[in-house]
Amino acid sequence: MAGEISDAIIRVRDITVQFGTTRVLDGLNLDVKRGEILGFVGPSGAGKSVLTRTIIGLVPKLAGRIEVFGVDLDRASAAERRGVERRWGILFQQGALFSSLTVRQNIQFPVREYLKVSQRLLDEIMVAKLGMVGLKPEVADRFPSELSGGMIKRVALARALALDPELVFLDEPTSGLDPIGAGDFDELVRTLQRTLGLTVFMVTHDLDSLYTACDRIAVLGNGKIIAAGSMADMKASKHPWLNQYFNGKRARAVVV
Ligand SMILES: Nc1ncnc2c1ncn2[C@@H]1O[C@H](COP(=O)(O)OP(=O)(O)OP(=O)(O)O)[C@@H](O)[C@H]1O
Repeated sequence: MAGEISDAIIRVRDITVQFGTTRVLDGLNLDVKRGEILGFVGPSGAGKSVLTRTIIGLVPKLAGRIEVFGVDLDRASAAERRGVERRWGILFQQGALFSSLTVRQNIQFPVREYLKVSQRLLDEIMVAKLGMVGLKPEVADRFPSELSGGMIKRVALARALALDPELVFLDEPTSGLDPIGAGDFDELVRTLQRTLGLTVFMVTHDLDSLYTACDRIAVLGNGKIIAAGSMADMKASKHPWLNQYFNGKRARAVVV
Protein backbone atom coordinates (compact mmCIF):
# COMPACT_ATOMS: atom_id res chain seq x y z
CA MET A 1 0.00 0.00 0.00
CA ALA A 2 1.27 3.46 -0.86
CA GLY A 3 2.27 5.47 2.19
CA GLU A 4 2.49 2.43 4.50
CA ILE A 5 3.21 3.47 8.09
CA SER A 6 5.99 1.46 9.74
CA ASP A 7 4.76 1.86 13.34
CA ALA A 8 1.10 1.20 12.60
CA ILE A 9 -0.92 -0.07 15.55
CA ILE A 10 -3.82 -1.03 13.26
CA ARG A 11 -3.19 -2.34 9.77
CA VAL A 12 -6.22 -2.98 7.58
CA ARG A 13 -5.53 -4.62 4.22
CA ASP A 14 -7.92 -5.21 1.31
CA ILE A 15 -10.99 -5.47 3.53
CA THR A 16 -14.25 -6.32 1.82
CA VAL A 17 -17.53 -6.39 3.75
CA GLN A 18 -20.87 -7.16 2.17
CA PHE A 19 -24.43 -7.44 3.50
CA GLY A 20 -26.44 -9.54 1.06
CA THR A 21 -25.58 -8.07 -2.31
CA THR A 22 -24.65 -4.66 -0.89
CA ARG A 23 -20.90 -4.15 -0.73
CA VAL A 24 -20.10 -1.63 2.01
CA LEU A 25 -16.30 -1.93 2.14
CA ASP A 26 -14.50 -2.78 -1.06
CA GLY A 27 -10.82 -3.66 -0.75
CA LEU A 28 -10.18 -0.99 1.87
CA ASN A 29 -6.66 -0.26 3.19
CA LEU A 30 -5.86 1.83 6.27
CA ASP A 31 -3.04 2.27 8.77
CA VAL A 32 -3.46 3.87 12.19
CA LYS A 33 -0.19 5.12 13.60
CA ARG A 34 0.87 4.54 17.20
CA GLY A 35 0.02 7.52 19.41
CA GLU A 36 -2.12 9.44 16.94
CA ILE A 37 -5.74 10.52 17.04
CA LEU A 38 -7.13 9.51 13.67
CA GLY A 39 -10.41 11.17 12.71
CA PHE A 40 -12.44 8.92 10.44
CA VAL A 41 -15.04 10.71 8.32
CA GLY A 42 -17.23 10.12 5.29
CA PRO A 43 -20.81 10.47 4.12
CA SER A 44 -23.59 9.06 6.26
CA GLY A 45 -24.02 5.37 5.56
CA ALA A 46 -20.58 5.07 3.95
CA GLY A 47 -19.54 2.32 6.37
CA LYS A 48 -17.54 4.04 9.13
CA SER A 49 -19.23 2.10 11.90
CA VAL A 50 -19.04 -1.06 9.82
CA LEU A 51 -15.26 -0.69 9.49
CA THR A 52 -14.92 -0.05 13.23
CA ARG A 53 -17.04 -3.10 14.00
CA THR A 54 -15.11 -5.20 11.48
CA ILE A 55 -11.78 -4.28 13.08
CA ILE A 56 -13.03 -5.28 16.52
CA GLY A 57 -14.51 -8.50 15.16
CA LEU A 58 -18.25 -7.80 15.41
CA VAL A 59 -18.84 -7.84 11.65
CA PRO A 60 -17.52 -10.69 9.46
CA LYS A 61 -15.51 -9.76 6.39
CA LEU A 62 -15.56 -11.39 3.00
CA ALA A 63 -11.87 -10.81 2.37
CA GLY A 64 -8.83 -9.01 3.71
CA ARG A 65 -6.56 -8.93 6.73
CA ILE A 66 -6.60 -6.98 9.96
CA GLU A 67 -3.59 -6.65 12.23
CA VAL A 68 -3.80 -4.95 15.59
CA PHE A 69 -0.64 -4.59 17.72
CA GLY A 70 1.07 -6.68 15.04
CA VAL A 71 -1.31 -9.63 15.55
CA ASP A 72 -3.20 -10.95 12.54
CA LEU A 73 -6.64 -11.35 14.09
CA ASP A 74 -7.67 -14.20 11.76
CA ARG A 75 -4.62 -16.24 12.63
CA ALA A 76 -4.59 -15.49 16.34
CA SER A 77 -5.45 -18.18 18.85
CA ALA A 78 -8.35 -17.48 21.22
CA ALA A 79 -5.84 -16.52 23.94
CA GLU A 80 -3.94 -14.17 21.60
CA ARG A 81 -7.17 -12.54 20.52
CA ARG A 82 -8.23 -12.04 24.13
CA GLY A 83 -4.80 -10.53 24.77
CA VAL A 84 -5.40 -8.01 21.97
CA GLU A 85 -8.96 -7.24 23.14
CA ARG A 86 -7.63 -6.60 26.61
CA ARG A 87 -5.47 -3.79 25.16
CA TRP A 88 -8.24 -1.84 23.45
CA GLY A 89 -11.23 0.10 24.75
CA ILE A 90 -14.41 0.95 22.87
CA LEU A 91 -16.92 3.77 23.13
CA PHE A 92 -19.87 2.81 20.96
CA GLN A 93 -22.21 5.27 19.27
CA GLN A 94 -24.67 6.88 21.73
CA GLY A 95 -22.50 5.87 24.66
CA ALA A 96 -24.23 2.48 24.85
CA LEU A 97 -24.05 1.98 28.60
CA PHE A 98 -25.93 -0.97 30.06
CA SER A 99 -29.12 0.74 31.20
CA SER A 100 -29.84 -1.75 33.98
CA LEU A 101 -26.37 -1.33 35.51
CA THR A 102 -25.13 1.57 37.64
CA VAL A 103 -22.16 3.73 36.65
CA ARG A 104 -20.01 1.63 39.00
CA GLN A 105 -21.14 -1.64 37.43
CA ASN A 106 -20.77 -0.29 33.91
CA ILE A 107 -17.17 0.80 34.46
CA GLN A 108 -16.28 -2.39 36.31
CA PHE A 109 -17.87 -4.64 33.68
CA PRO A 110 -14.81 -5.03 31.40
CA VAL A 111 -12.50 -5.35 34.39
CA ARG A 112 -14.54 -8.26 35.77
CA GLU A 113 -14.50 -9.87 32.35
CA TYR A 114 -10.72 -9.88 32.03
CA LEU A 115 -9.27 -9.75 35.54
CA LYS A 116 -9.87 -11.49 38.84
CA VAL A 117 -9.63 -8.69 41.36
CA SER A 118 -11.21 -7.86 44.71
CA GLN A 119 -14.26 -5.59 44.99
CA ARG A 120 -12.08 -3.08 46.80
CA LEU A 121 -9.66 -2.86 43.88
CA LEU A 122 -12.57 -2.74 41.44
CA ASP A 123 -13.92 0.26 43.34
CA GLU A 124 -10.51 1.94 43.35
CA ILE A 125 -10.21 1.44 39.60
CA MET A 126 -13.74 2.83 39.09
CA VAL A 127 -13.05 5.97 41.15
CA ALA A 128 -9.73 6.53 39.33
CA LYS A 129 -11.42 6.21 35.91
CA LEU A 130 -14.23 8.55 36.91
CA GLY A 131 -11.57 11.06 37.97
CA MET A 132 -9.80 10.71 34.62
CA VAL A 133 -12.96 11.74 32.77
CA GLY A 134 -13.74 14.57 35.17
CA LEU A 135 -16.57 12.96 37.16
CA LYS A 136 -16.94 12.74 40.94
CA PRO A 137 -17.27 9.39 42.77
CA GLU A 138 -20.77 10.48 43.87
CA VAL A 139 -22.18 9.48 40.47
CA ALA A 140 -21.09 5.83 40.96
CA ASP A 141 -24.47 4.52 42.05
CA ARG A 142 -26.58 6.36 39.51
CA PHE A 143 -28.18 4.61 36.57
CA PRO A 144 -27.58 5.89 33.01
CA SER A 145 -31.15 7.29 32.92
CA GLU A 146 -30.14 9.61 35.78
CA LEU A 147 -27.22 11.13 33.84
CA SER A 148 -27.01 13.95 31.30
CA GLY A 149 -25.90 13.15 27.74
CA GLY A 150 -22.45 14.57 28.43
CA MET A 151 -22.09 12.49 31.59
CA ILE A 152 -23.13 9.34 29.73
CA LYS A 153 -20.33 9.95 27.20
CA ARG A 154 -17.84 10.46 30.01
CA VAL A 155 -18.92 7.30 31.82
CA ALA A 156 -18.71 5.41 28.52
CA LEU A 157 -15.19 6.78 28.08
CA ALA A 158 -14.31 5.78 31.66
CA ARG A 159 -15.53 2.27 30.86
CA ALA A 160 -13.45 2.24 27.66
CA LEU A 161 -10.41 3.21 29.76
CA ALA A 162 -11.11 0.69 32.54
CA LEU A 163 -8.41 -1.77 31.51
CA ASP A 164 -5.77 0.89 30.77
CA PRO A 165 -5.95 0.35 27.01
CA GLU A 166 -3.30 1.47 24.52
CA LEU A 167 -5.89 1.91 21.79
CA VAL A 168 -9.37 3.41 22.00
CA PHE A 169 -12.18 3.29 19.41
CA LEU A 170 -14.61 6.19 19.70
CA ASP A 171 -17.71 6.05 17.49
CA GLU A 172 -19.15 9.57 17.19
CA PRO A 173 -18.26 10.52 20.76
CA THR A 174 -19.56 14.10 20.53
CA SER A 175 -22.86 13.39 18.75
CA GLY A 176 -25.79 14.70 20.76
CA LEU A 177 -23.63 17.05 22.86
CA ASP A 178 -23.98 20.82 22.76
CA PRO A 179 -20.94 22.64 21.26
CA ILE A 180 -19.46 23.44 24.68
CA GLY A 181 -19.93 19.89 25.93
CA ALA A 182 -18.48 18.57 22.67
CA GLY A 183 -15.50 20.95 22.94
CA ASP A 184 -14.85 19.83 26.52
CA PHE A 185 -15.02 16.20 25.43
CA ASP A 186 -12.53 16.81 22.60
CA GLU A 187 -10.17 18.44 25.05
CA LEU A 188 -10.53 15.51 27.42
CA VAL A 189 -9.72 13.03 24.65
CA ARG A 190 -6.70 15.11 23.65
CA THR A 191 -5.45 15.32 27.24
CA LEU A 192 -5.88 11.59 27.79
CA GLN A 193 -4.13 10.80 24.53
CA ARG A 194 -1.15 12.96 25.55
CA THR A 195 -0.93 11.84 29.18
CA LEU A 196 -1.62 8.14 28.62
CA GLY A 197 0.03 7.85 25.20
CA LEU A 198 -3.20 6.49 23.71
CA THR A 199 -3.86 5.78 20.08
CA VAL A 200 -7.37 6.90 19.18
CA PHE A 201 -9.53 5.82 16.25
CA MET A 202 -12.40 8.30 16.19
CA VAL A 203 -15.40 8.16 13.88
CA THR A 204 -16.87 11.64 13.79
CA HIS A 205 -19.03 14.07 11.86
CA ASP A 206 -17.87 16.91 14.07
CA LEU A 207 -15.68 19.40 12.19
CA ASP A 208 -14.62 21.02 15.46
CA SER A 209 -13.31 17.66 16.68
CA LEU A 210 -11.39 17.20 13.46
CA TYR A 211 -9.78 20.61 13.87
CA THR A 212 -9.02 20.48 17.56
CA ALA A 213 -8.53 16.84 18.50
CA CYS A 214 -7.30 14.93 15.45
CA ASP A 215 -3.72 14.53 14.25
CA ARG A 216 -4.75 12.98 10.97
CA ILE A 217 -7.93 12.45 9.02
CA ALA A 218 -9.00 9.53 6.85
CA VAL A 219 -11.99 9.76 4.54
CA LEU A 220 -14.20 6.86 3.50
CA GLY A 221 -16.05 6.88 0.20
CA ASN A 222 -17.29 4.12 -2.13
CA GLY A 223 -15.99 1.45 0.19
CA LYS A 224 -12.39 2.73 0.16
CA ILE A 225 -10.19 5.34 1.82
CA ILE A 226 -10.35 8.18 -0.65
CA ALA A 227 -7.98 10.47 1.25
CA ALA A 228 -5.78 10.42 4.36
CA GLY A 229 -3.68 13.24 5.74
CA SER A 230 -3.67 16.48 7.68
CA MET A 231 -6.48 19.04 7.82
CA ALA A 232 -4.44 21.15 5.38
CA ASP A 233 -4.35 18.19 2.96
CA MET A 234 -8.12 17.77 3.28
CA LYS A 235 -8.80 21.45 2.64
CA ALA A 236 -6.51 21.43 -0.40
CA SER A 237 -8.18 18.37 -1.93
CA LYS A 238 -10.01 18.78 -5.22
CA HIS A 239 -12.22 15.76 -4.54
CA PRO A 240 -15.82 17.05 -4.69
CA TRP A 241 -17.01 15.51 -1.39
CA LEU A 242 -13.86 16.61 0.47
CA ASN A 243 -14.07 20.08 -0.99
CA GLN A 244 -17.72 20.42 -0.01
CA TYR A 245 -17.14 18.98 3.48
CA PHE A 246 -13.94 20.81 4.42
CA ASN A 247 -14.51 24.07 2.57
CA GLY A 248 -18.31 24.27 2.63
CA LYS A 249 -20.57 26.58 4.63
CA ARG A 250 -20.33 24.59 7.87
CA ALA A 251 -16.55 24.32 7.59
CA ARG A 252 -16.24 28.08 7.20
CA ALA A 253 -18.27 28.51 10.41
CA VAL A 254 -15.66 26.58 12.43
CA VAL A 255 -13.34 28.99 14.23
CA VAL A 256 -9.84 27.61 14.36
N1 LIG B 1 -25.71 -5.65 10.21
C1 LIG B 1 -26.02 -5.05 9.06
N2 LIG B 1 -26.80 -5.66 8.16
C2 LIG B 1 -27.10 -5.07 6.97
N3 LIG B 1 -26.65 -3.86 6.61
C3 LIG B 1 -25.89 -3.21 7.48
C4 LIG B 1 -25.52 -3.75 8.75
N4 LIG B 1 -24.74 -2.86 9.40
C5 LIG B 1 -24.62 -1.80 8.57
N5 LIG B 1 -25.29 -2.00 7.43
C6 LIG B 1 -25.35 -1.07 6.29
O1 LIG B 1 -24.03 -0.69 5.96
C7 LIG B 1 -23.99 0.67 5.54
C8 LIG B 1 -22.96 1.44 6.32
O2 LIG B 1 -23.44 1.63 7.65
P1 LIG B 1 -22.59 2.40 8.77
O3 LIG B 1 -23.43 2.40 9.99
O4 LIG B 1 -21.24 1.80 8.87
O5 LIG B 1 -22.48 3.84 8.14
P2 LIG B 1 -21.74 5.11 8.77
O6 LIG B 1 -20.76 5.57 7.77
O7 LIG B 1 -21.22 4.79 10.13
O8 LIG B 1 -22.99 6.11 8.82
P3 LIG B 1 -23.34 7.30 9.86
O9 LIG B 1 -22.34 8.38 9.60
O10 LIG B 1 -24.71 7.70 9.41
O11 LIG B 1 -23.29 6.75 11.25
C9 LIG B 1 -25.42 1.19 5.66
O12 LIG B 1 -26.03 1.14 4.41
C10 LIG B 1 -26.06 0.23 6.63
O13 LIG B 1 -27.44 0.14 6.40
